[in-house]
Order: sequence, then C-alpha cells, then structure tokens
Amino acid sequence: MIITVTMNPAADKTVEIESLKRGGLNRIRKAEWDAGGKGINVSKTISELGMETTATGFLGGNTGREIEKYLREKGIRSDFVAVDGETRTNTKVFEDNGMVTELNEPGPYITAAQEEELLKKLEGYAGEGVLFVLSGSLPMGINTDIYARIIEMVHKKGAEVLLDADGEAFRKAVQYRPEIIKPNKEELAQYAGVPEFSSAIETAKAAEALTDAGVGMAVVSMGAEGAVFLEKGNRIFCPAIPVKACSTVGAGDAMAGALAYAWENGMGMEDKIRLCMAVSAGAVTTQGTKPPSKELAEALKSRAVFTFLG
Ligand SMILES: Nc1ncnc2c1ncn2[C@@H]1O[C@H](COP(=O)(O)OP(=O)(O)O)[C@@H](O)[C@H]1O
Ligand SMILES: O=P(O)(O)OC[C@H]1O[C@](O)(COP(=O)(O)O)[C@@H](O)[C@@H]1O
Repeated sequence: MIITVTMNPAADKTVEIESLKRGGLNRIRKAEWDAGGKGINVSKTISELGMETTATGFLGGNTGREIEKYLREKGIRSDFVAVDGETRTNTKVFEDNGMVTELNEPGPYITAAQEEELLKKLEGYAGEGVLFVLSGSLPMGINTDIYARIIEMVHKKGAEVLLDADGEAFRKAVQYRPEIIKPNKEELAQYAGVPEFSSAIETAKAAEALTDAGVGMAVVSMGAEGAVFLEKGNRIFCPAIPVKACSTVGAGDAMAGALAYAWENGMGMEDKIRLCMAVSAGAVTTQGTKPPSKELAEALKSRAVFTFLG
C-alpha cells in the first residue's frame, strides 16, 4: 500500500503566453487546471500505472473540494485533514521561448490540532508493507522537523518511506534514514553546501554520502540531463530519454511516483530505473502536471540507456 502525504497541496494553473512582460498587461492564450502538489502528483502517477494509492495531507476551501473531486473521479482514495484556509493555487507561466516562471503561493496556516490529526491518521496507516511518500514544501505552522518525526513514527511500525523534500526539512529527515530519497541536483547541492555539481560522478558522490549513512536508495534527478541512481553500491547514470517537451513541471513527481510503484512491486534495479526514466520523460510530453499513460511509459522504457559510473 502506498500512502502519499502532501502537506501543502495546490491547484496548478498552467498558463501560456507569448512572452511575459514584467509590469505590463499579459494576455493568456490558454489555461490548464490540475490537482497538484508533490504527493498528489505522485498518487496520480501511481494510479495511472494501475496501482491503488491513498492521498493524505491538508486540504481547505473550494480549491480543496475541487482537488478531492478530481481525485475521486480518477479513482484515487483521499483522506485529508480539513483546514480552515483555502488550499493554494500555483501558477506556472509558459512562454513561447520555452521559459517557465513558477509562482507558488504559501498555502493555508496549519494549527497544532490539525497537525496532530494528520499524524494520528498516518500512524493508523503505518505497518509492514506500507510505503509512505513524503514530498513537497511545508505550509505555515508546520515545523521543519515534521518529516523526521513521521519517519521515526512509521519506521517503529515497520513501514518504509520515500522522501522528496528540500532545505531544513530534508536535512533533518535524512538523519532518520528513509529507505528512498529523490532530491533534484539543486536540492542535493544545497544539502552538500556547494553551488552546483560539475558532473554526474560528482552528483553521485554527494548522494553516496547519504547512502553510506544509511539511506537505502538515492535517485538524483538532473532535469533534461537525466538522473543518477545509487543502490547497493551501484552508481548508475541515465541520460534523459529524448522527447518533445511540453511541460517539465511535475516530471520530478512522476519520477517519484514511478519509483514508489517499482519499489512496492519489488522490481529489480534495471526495471526500476527504466520505469523512472520512462515515466518522467513521458510526463514532460503531457500538458500541465499530468502523468503519462501507462502505454506511453511502457513504450519509452526500452529507450533508457545506462552508464555505470566508476
Ligand atoms: N526535457 C526533458 N526531457 C526528458 N526527460 C526529462 C526532461 N526534463 C526532465 N526529465 C525527466 O524528469 C526527471 C525529473 O526532472 P527534474 O526536473 O530533475 O525534477 P524536479 O521537478 O524534481 O526538479 C529527470 O530526471 C528526467 O528523467
Ligand atoms: O510543495 P512545493 O515545493 O511548493 O511544490 C509544489 C509544486 O510542485 C509541483 O508538485 C511540481 O513539482 P515537480 O516539478 O518538482 O515535479 C506542482 O504540482 C506544485 O505546484
């Protein structure tokens, strides 16, 4: 069973304009709406691959109700804590020259009682064979140790964790040794205290410091460059599968969804990597933050190329 936790969900509004004029009037050519936020995108991907998943976290207001309706229509079970404020809307501005500008709102304030209610729910789900996906930024009112606390709590009951977070929340949580992490290269560089990595091997070495410290598997996504996979002493680099890009927003979440699906289904390393590369490349071809169809992901799998890094 896979439970996704989205502390700060969002309606993703993807808009297309010719070119963004700062301080001027911008006419939108086309707008697309998606239920989003990192964990919700992970649930959308898992569901598209044909597996059941439950989405949890905090939802509020009309936007929250719209997201629940969307999940219901997609057949994704949702079990959110209701909050007083309005779930945020994140606007993604796509210009004709390929430039993407993201405007992410802060989201509603979460009270201590609402946090407690979510933790109780998660504890109730925790057990052997359960994988929790903890991903995304934290809303106001939630302390940066929340992911660390959840990992400690669910590990005690035999559950496993995939973590996709950044900053302080990531730093604190990795100390509790999640089974899987999926930072992108910027997030890992920030953790390692360097401005950027100059190569895949440098990226792999930084991630290895975490697998050496007890994290089970690390996948570092590198956007259009590809991804590095570290598991059981293997360092593998895969260049991104070339596709016609439509929207790269949500590609990281699609990869995390594929990873969670592959992990829960006990796939071997090669199959796991092929699925991650195919699903994330497929997500880039869809509009907004929609995952690719299972058929497209299956068709792309054979195009993943592996390089073992020394
Ligand atoms: N332009 C692209 N073409 C093909 N695949 C891509 C492209 N951009 C991203 N991907 C795939 O999506 C994965 C996740 O993208 P990335 O941007 O690193 O994630 P995040 O959204 O977490 O920052 C990459 O590792 C790659 O496999
Ligand atoms: O929780 P955060 O970091 O604010 O990110 C939320 C945003 O990221 C997304 O989940 C997309 O993330 P990725 O591009 O990293 O896959 C959007 O759906 C959402 O608007």
